[in-house]
Amino acid sequence: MKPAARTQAAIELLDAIIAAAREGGAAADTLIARYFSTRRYAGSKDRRAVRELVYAAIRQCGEVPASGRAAMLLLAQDDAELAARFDGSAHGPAPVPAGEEPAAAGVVPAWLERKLAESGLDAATWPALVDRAPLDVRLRRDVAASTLQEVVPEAVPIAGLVHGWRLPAGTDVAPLAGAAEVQDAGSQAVSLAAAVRPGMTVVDLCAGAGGKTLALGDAMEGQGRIVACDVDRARLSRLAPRAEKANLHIVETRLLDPNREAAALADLNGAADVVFVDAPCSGTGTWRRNPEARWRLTPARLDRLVATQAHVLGVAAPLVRPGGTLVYVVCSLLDAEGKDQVARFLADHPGWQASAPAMPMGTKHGDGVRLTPAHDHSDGFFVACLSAPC
Ligand SMILES: C[S@@+](CC[C@H](N)C(=O)[O-])C[C@H]1O[C@@H](n2cnc3c(N)ncnc32)[C@H](O)[C@@H]1O
Repeated sequence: MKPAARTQAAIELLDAIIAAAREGGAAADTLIARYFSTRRYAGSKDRRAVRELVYAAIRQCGEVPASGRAAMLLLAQDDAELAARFDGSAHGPAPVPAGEEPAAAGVVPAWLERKLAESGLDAATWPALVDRAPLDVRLRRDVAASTLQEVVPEAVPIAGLVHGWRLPAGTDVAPLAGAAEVQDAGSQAVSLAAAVRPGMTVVDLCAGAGGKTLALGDAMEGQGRIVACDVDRARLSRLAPRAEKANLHIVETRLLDPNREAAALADLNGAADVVFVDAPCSGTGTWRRNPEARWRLTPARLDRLVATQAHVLGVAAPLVRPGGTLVYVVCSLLDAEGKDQVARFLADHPGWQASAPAMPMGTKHGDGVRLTPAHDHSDGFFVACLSAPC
């Protein structure tokens, strides 16, 4: 593909991503994969170049742009070579008529700017929210660092994380299958918050495909019991094969029926040393990976997420044994989902107390700890450890 054709492909993809953001359709990564599955003429260099253009354009637009072309014109404002591709050549974008406006530059949608500021995040830190994320892996505890270093000599240890390594962007991680899991430093850190130990009974209530379940199991040295639950069958079904590959044999999965979770978990009432709640959230801390997610969030969706978080906390609390710990995690930086959610839980649950999470990074925030891309060079998280009364 010629550079102009790559640019037009990126514009078409951006149009699809904008429409999906407005209508609740598929994520950008999925749309990009679908687009190229029907365009076999595009080689790997074309795909990479188009993908980079798409994400660079998304990162520049805080608000949903009017069109893919407007977003690309914004990117072209500071890139003469890109601007020259709007030349009307075959398969390329049409020339720019006088008066055609690019999209407005920005980092965060206006309504979220206010929410971030109210959550104590300085505007100077917002650009880091949509920076490119580094490639982090968690090395299995029984795998020697030298095994990783032989495959990726440039791997650098992540401060505070004994098993965390940062790899150069674009590293092929396939040769590390089974020995290491791709996992952001923040995700690794929050998995350590409860200081789980071998032999414990742990409920991972919102386990999804098990990214943090595997980290918990590794920290438990493969001894004890983890009951990994979720309401999403497709996500949960990916967990068992991953556990198998990681040689982790203490995980059982349990598919929950939304709003009927308590009955399905009755056998675990008061039995868990740790209940880990990685609650569904706005994902404002993971915009580095899904920058178009900031176009999808609406005040109504945020309200629904806050209600779901309160619901899962209510499901989790009875499962914790007296003196046990409920770990509450969100990959969000909004206080409504983090600090305030926990304050409400504590107000509604007499006898429960916040304790300090065993975190190797982050900053104290309310009754928990917050990680931010600007401060911790990880995805953004809020985590709190809540101790049940004895
Ligand atoms: C942030 S994701 C979990 C990510 C996962 N822990 C990981 O590390 O990959 C939140 C999960 O909560 C699940 N969820 C939503 N409502 C739930 C409920 N009522 N009970 C249990 N899980 C729920 C979602 O399906 C989603 O997989």
